[in-house]
Amino acid sequence: MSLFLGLISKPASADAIIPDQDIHHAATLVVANSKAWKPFSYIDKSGEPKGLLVDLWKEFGRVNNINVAFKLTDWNKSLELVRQGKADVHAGLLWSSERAQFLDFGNKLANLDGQLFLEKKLLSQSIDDIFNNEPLGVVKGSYEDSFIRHEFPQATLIVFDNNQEMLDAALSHKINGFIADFQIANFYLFTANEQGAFSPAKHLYTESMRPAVAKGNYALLSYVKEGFSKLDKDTLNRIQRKWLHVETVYPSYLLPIVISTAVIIIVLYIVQLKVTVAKRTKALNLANQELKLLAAQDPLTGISNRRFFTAALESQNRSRETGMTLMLFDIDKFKSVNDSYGHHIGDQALQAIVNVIRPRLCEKAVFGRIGGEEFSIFLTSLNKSQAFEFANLIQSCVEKSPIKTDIGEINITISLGAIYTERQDISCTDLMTQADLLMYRAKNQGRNCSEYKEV
Ligand SMILES: Nc1nc2c(ncn2[C@@H]2O[C@H](COP(=O)(O)OP(=O)(O)OP(=O)(O)O)[C@@H](O)[C@H]2O)c(=O)[nH]1
Repeated sequence: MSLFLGLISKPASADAIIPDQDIHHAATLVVANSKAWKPFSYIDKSGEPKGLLVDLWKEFGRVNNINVAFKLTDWNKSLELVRQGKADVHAGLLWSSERAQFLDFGNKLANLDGQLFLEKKLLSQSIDDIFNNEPLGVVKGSYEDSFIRHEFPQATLIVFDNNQEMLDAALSHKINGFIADFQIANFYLFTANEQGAFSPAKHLYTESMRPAVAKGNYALLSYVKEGFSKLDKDTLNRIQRKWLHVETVYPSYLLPIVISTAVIIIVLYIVQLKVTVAKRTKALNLANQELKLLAAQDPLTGISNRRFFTAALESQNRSRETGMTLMLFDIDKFKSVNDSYGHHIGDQALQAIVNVIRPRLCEKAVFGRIGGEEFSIFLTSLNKSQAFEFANLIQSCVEKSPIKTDIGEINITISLGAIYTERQDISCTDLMTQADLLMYRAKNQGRNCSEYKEV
């Protein structure tokens, strides 16, 4: 006997009233639900009630020491059973104002997501077009049924008695779209190995699934509420995991799109990185060249500074196989230029002297400012007579050239010492010292002349 209504009886049709075989207690609670609502409630091939709600209610029976019998039928009929008092409880369903007229609802058991599922070929159409033009499947008397009729009154609906029939119609291409609970449609598609056939195209709602009793049966309602509160959380989680751990159905084109997008992003990132690295390397090279130049250059005249000149002289003196010509010259009475016209004009005179000499030098000659008004030139392309001739040329071109400054042209002369050598064993210091001595000899000769010798 049913504890509440005395409802257990033989089924009149293929629908099943199935006592829970594992539970042997005195009282019996008759629980109704859909026979094709996988994974929540369904009848398997051997006629057994199965599903998340079936497991939950079995656990309810075990904890509350009561027999539970399942009456699983078409959806609409399952509501009628509770409404007409032919079942004690509806195992789980969503609240709606329509249902609330004849049912009282208990606490939440799980969430359900209403979803529009479409065949791939319809995915490119707008949702409005779909609701306006495409006949859509829905289970009769289901929450989705009333939701769509209320929210999308223009939709053309094809009504099925249960989810199994609707999914069968969808998979045999009789309908191109349907509205169903996400978890339920997923379960059917997945277990039918048709994951890619239909894709979720629009989420419609998320609502709580609750048990329900006939309107006004408050004693039973509080018994159900209290009964569920005794179930421990671990068991509830275990049951949820067991039935809802079904692979989500993603459209088959999603993975290639995700992979292609990731590849494009990575390629763009690498290209951008390479462009940035190339730009920075170029800027760095330019900065390095500038630094090198600054480190080697005399800032006033732009010719080599003492450090670079000495290093270059040493390097060429070591490696040369020809004669070396080294000239050293100093501006005559330069102090009086500064004293008469100012340091600024003195600077301009230094620059002008360099501009007079530089065009007369071959490309391989190295020209350096090695002191305040002291300069030096070395080159390895001349023989002895050419070297002395060239020394005279440098010395005389300064005297003869106009040295232009802001106050006009001024006369400048230099005293020059030149050394020529073909010896390989002579050091740079020796060469510089000898050239220096010759330059001082030129000064002593009365300036504006050159002294040279071979060593
Ligand atoms: N304007 C200017 N003057 C400099 C610079 N470096 C050195 N001098 C000047 O060069 C002059 C060198 O003077 P001294 O060593 O007495 O020789 P001098 O007057 O050239 O006479 P002699 O060398 O004996 O012919 C000094 O007045 C320095 O101030 C510079 O960069 N700019």
